[in-house]
Amino acid sequence: MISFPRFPCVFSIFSSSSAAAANDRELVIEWLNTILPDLSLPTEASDDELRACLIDGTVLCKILNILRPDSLNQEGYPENSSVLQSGNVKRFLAAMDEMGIPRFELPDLEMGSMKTVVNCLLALKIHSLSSVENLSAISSITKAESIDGYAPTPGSLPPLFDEETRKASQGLNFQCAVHSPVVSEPPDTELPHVGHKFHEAFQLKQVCDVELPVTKIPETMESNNLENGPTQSLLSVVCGILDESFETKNGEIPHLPQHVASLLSKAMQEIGRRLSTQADHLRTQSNLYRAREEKHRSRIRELEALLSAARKETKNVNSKMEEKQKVEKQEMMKLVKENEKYILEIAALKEELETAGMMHKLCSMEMEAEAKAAIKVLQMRIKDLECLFSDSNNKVKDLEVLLADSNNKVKDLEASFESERQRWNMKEKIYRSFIDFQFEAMQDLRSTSLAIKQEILETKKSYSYDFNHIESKVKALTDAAGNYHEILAENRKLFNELQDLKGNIRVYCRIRPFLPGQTGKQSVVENISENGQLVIANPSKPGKDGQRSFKFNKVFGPDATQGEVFSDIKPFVQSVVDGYNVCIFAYGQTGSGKTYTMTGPDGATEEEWDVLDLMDIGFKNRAVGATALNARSSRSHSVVTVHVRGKDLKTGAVLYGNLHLVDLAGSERVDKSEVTGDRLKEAQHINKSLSSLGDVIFALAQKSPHVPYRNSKLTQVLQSSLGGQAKTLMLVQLNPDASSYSETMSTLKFAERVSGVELGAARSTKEEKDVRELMEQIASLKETIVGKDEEIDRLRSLKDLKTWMPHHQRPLMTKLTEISDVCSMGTETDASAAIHSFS
Ligand SMILES: Nc1ncnc2c1ncn2[C@@H]1O[C@H](COP(=O)(O)OP(=O)(O)OP(=O)(O)O)[C@@H](O)[C@H]1O
Repeated sequence: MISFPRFPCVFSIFSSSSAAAANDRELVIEWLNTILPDLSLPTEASDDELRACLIDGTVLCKILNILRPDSLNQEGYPENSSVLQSGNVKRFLAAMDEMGIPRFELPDLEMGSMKTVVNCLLALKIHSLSSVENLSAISSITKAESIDGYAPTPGSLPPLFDEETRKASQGLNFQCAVHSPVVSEPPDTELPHVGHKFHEAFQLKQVCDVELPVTKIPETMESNNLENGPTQSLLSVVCGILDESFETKNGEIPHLPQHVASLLSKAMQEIGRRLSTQADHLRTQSNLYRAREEKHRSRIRELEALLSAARKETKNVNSKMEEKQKVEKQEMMKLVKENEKYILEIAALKEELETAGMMHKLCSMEMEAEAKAAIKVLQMRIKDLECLFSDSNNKVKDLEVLLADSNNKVKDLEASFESERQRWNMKEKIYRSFIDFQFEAMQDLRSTSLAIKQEILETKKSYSYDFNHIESKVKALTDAAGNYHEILAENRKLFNELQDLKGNIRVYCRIRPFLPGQTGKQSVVENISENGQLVIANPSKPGKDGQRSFKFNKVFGPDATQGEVFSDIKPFVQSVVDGYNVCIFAYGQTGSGKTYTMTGPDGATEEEWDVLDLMDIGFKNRAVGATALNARSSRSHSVVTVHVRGKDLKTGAVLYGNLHLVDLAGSERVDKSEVTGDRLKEAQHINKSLSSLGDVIFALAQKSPHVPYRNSKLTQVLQSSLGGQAKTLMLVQLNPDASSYSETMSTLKFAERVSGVELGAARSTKEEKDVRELMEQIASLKETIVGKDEEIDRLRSLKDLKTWMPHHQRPLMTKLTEISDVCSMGTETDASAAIHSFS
């Protein structure tokens, strides 16, 4: 019984890699093809192809039968029954177990890993080699196999050295030599040793078997089949027989017995046959060597071709790399140039931006100055038109906001440009430091530059848009100012038309507030309506019966300010510029606020004094005295006359206008004013002239053909304003105190009558030149008539004088009279102010 060592390390190496597995498989296939030449399994066959070849167990049984004919029973290895096929495999596996060869399992062959199968067959191959050769051969094979990792250690060699085993081994060896044309094809690493194996085997076996006694040779020959004996034994037998025969016959050729000769003949035939087999085997080996050599040479040629191709490829790659480096170098140079170009462009852009910024600043300053000037002009105008142009201020504010926005935008742009510039500098540094990223950085710079250009263009656009916007705003304001003039002219026209429609004497009533010391006093004013209605209550007659209603053009309550009063009177003043004669006179009892309304409060500022300085000249001539009713009572009338001469530049028409501001002395009841002496005389004169004014008014109201203007100086002065072509406004002043009820009522009744006076439509000097001339002629004629009246009076007195004058002096008198006529026809000067103070 031969036990075979197991080589775990070998099998672990077998499974170390798929390449090793393929190599093992190839070795096994070559070995199988050597043993079974009819098999013709391709060396490169896969695991599955090998599996298909071995699965029925036939090939395995054939191998085993060749290597070990006695190991299988005589049932053979039928090929058609799967049961029997698996039986074949099982028998093979049983033989492996018996031989101590590592086996595989049946499922491995059917569908599992072929590694175990291949390993088993490799082990069988080694076993067969070790069995065929002698110990030296085994050692040689082991040495050769060790190259592939098959080497069993000396200590693990199979126990072939006991007698029984050795015999069995010899039997097996012989059998192998007989049935196997080629024992095995060792791997390439084994090849150099193969030839020695047989040689060494013969030599070693000779050493082992030469000691067999010749006398025992026939016994041995008889007991063993020749075919089963080792070749060396056969040679020993042959040599022993011949040596013995030669020795007995003293060098003569002996006559051998028939059976010995037959034995010798057989042995020699067997030896010849074995030598022939060995020769075939060597030829086959030689062919295999040549085939392998050719195969290796072809592989070498392929490798050389691959090497040259690789070299060419390397050359190509190198040249391409060089070209690429050149191109990159050129690109780098190009990028550096482009970078320099961009730096120059940035500098130019910066310069351009600075210039644009400067231009913008200049433009902004100019615009600001223009806007400021425009705003100043507009504000002056707007001041005149507080109500109408309150929104103009807002527009100016909008303009200022726009300008501020523009400045902020410029600042923002400058800041953003600064940050952009810094960012570019950073990029430039990064660019120089990291040259490999140059291209990418340049792309960024390009895109950023374009974005900045775009931004600058957009900013320029927005600037021009803003400028246009501001220009349009300024234009709109200019248009609005123009419209304002048109509206103003329209207002004037409408006012004049309204005045014409309503009649010429307008009556405004103003009630002064109680004075600081008059708290708790009862007011006679019951109600004031917006439509000019005023209700006065009789303090001694409470209830509706004691109330009397008056209707005027306008009633100002105690809270009305000077500004409010003026805003309503302003159109009258404006009419003077348009060539009308206007008379505004304040009427009312003493202390009712006439002077206050006409000149303003005592504490007027210096600026308020556009005209008051001139008035002051007159006031110096005006008599003022304290009465029981007014500490600073005006003891004379005050008439401020403004002569206006203007020229319409469009039409060339010359305009003349007069504005009479009349602050009448107060009507008073002397019993109340408690005046005596000169004050009493003043009061009488005042009352007389006021009474004359009343007469004129009544005459006008009744459309009387004769209006007694000449009854007082006051009516004479106001004649032109109380006439048909003037606009007359009477400001009726009231003292709300209940104690002044009767004066208040008489004042209001007088005013009521005045408000009923209808004068002729006022005419402007510019409306019709002929009319104006006629008016002037009429006025002149009137003045002439007045002069003539005076002349008549004078002549009458002269006539009286003539009666006693000598006759020769009468022509002189006539001459003087003519000169006097000429003097009485004197004309007014151009626009001037004159203060007449009289009482
Ligand atoms: N609207 C008013 N608001 C405040 N104080 C007023 C007002 N009107 C008149 N006064 C005050 O009433 C007083 C009398 O006013 P003012 O001298 O103007 O009356 P007058 O009618 O001119 O009197 P006279 O006829 O005696 O000259 C003054 O002290 C004046 O300051």
